[in-house]
Amino acid sequence: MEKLRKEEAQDLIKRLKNWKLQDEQISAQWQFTDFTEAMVFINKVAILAERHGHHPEIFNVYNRVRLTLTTHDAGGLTQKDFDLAMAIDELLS
Ligand SMILES: C[C@H](O)[C@H](O)[C@H]1CNC2=NC(N)=NC(=O)C2=N1
Repeated sequence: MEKLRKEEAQDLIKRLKNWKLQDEQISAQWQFTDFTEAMVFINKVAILAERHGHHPEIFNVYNRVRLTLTTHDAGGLTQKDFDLAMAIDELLS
């Protein structure tokens, strides 16, 4: 999949609730009530990732989860990153 232009990424990030645009990646973080709730969320993300054929980097410390998305194959952000981020936002809405 084709890498997005900077302006395209800047436009798409506005449609996401929790995500911040960095150079070649987007990331978001959440805080849950405890470790179990964080793990439940991570497992839902895992199922979505498999469905999308696209996989976030996952960081967890106790009740906090940070996800980062980029498309390694393209060397930057693609529509796939934004599609998965949107689906992850919907998990929490
Ligand atoms: C062959 C397979 O589709 C690729 O390796 C996929 C799998 N999941 C992926 N996930 C992410 N985040 N970036 C990728 O480039 C990527 N590549």
